[in-house]
Amino acid sequence: MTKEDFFQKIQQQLKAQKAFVCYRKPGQALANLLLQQDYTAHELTDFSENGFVFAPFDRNGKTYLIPQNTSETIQFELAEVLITDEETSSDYEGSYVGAEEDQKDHELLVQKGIDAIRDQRFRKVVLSRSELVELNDPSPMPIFKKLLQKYREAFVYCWFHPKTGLWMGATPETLLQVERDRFETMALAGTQVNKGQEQIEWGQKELEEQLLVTDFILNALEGLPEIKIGEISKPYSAHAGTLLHIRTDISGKVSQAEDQSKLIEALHPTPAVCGLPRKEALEFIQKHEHYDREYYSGFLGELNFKTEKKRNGNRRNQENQQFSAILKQTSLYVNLRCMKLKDGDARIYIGGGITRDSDPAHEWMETVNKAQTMKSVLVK
Ligand SMILES: C=C(O[C@H]1C=CC=C(C(=O)O)[C@@H]1O)C(=O)O
Repeated sequence: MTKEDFFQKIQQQLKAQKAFVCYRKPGQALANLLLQQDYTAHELTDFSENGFVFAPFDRNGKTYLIPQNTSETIQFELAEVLITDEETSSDYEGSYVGAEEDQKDHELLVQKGIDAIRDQRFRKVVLSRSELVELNDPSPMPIFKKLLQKYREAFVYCWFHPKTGLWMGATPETLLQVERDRFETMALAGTQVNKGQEQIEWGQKELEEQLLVTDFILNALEGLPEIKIGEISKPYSAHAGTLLHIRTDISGKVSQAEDQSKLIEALHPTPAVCGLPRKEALEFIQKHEHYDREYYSGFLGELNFKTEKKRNGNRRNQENQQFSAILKQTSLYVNLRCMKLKDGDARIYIGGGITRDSDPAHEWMETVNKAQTMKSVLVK
């Protein structure tokens, strides 16, 4: 199969309006394609299913699944340059028609959030907005190729389902990884533009904002008898395209693979996308954001995915002795730095964590910078 054949497969599936997902995990060369063979809409019921899931921000919303067993699966090496010269340039920038109005609205929303925090209604809330970009060339494949090309360290995906529409993204945030009895998650928050500086300094606001996420995750996990927390890394600076975030890695043991549903429920939505305490922050978001986040800040990825793992035998003098085992693994990511493509437009979703020390103008700029992750791959 050639690269062209691979993308042709996706095009055909899209033309037939059948569900599919194409994705590449952070730092990997292999792209995975899952093509559903019929038009059944599979809704997730209890996390025991296996396949690729796409879950909304709202826990009461519908999560869709592309089953692994009955779908065509293709793996393809996609590390080399994918895009042609004319696809590389982009002139989308922070300013756009309607930006002033959007800025006013967003700053007002952020100020309301700060006021509510100062009134002690909650400690943190993540407030977001969406931005509509009109595309002169609405064909999704050049956009997806550019995402793959540009963001090697992110989880890059293109998802289509008749019930959700076409979504793409390049997210830096893992929600949960489970393999055998080991789990991994992360607390990711705090943002600054990566200027290539050697010494990265973080302000008090960002440090506190991220610490709230770490504390929430640790508390949530400590409340689960099935979980044993193992390692907790020190917070460190993590690259996400042209941005930097603060990240803490958390790992441990889960007593049974079935218990991962409790883990997912405990984690989603984390204060990196919702707030703290969760209930109060969520109520504030629902009351004041005035738009539907849909699948932005939800999660997506492989659930109970069966993968073949080849391992070298360790008996002496038997070179290349290999055996393979079928493993079940879960790899879920938070749906950030994403967009929905519809009717020739791209709707980009962006947000940021608000604490008592937030500044509305600064928060607006943060969403402008985050939007650039997607805008820089749009072909005008
Ligand atoms: C909510 C978003 O990012 C989250 C993840 C990392 C840093 C964040 C921040 O600095 O506010 C957010 O919590 C988004 O990109 O829309």
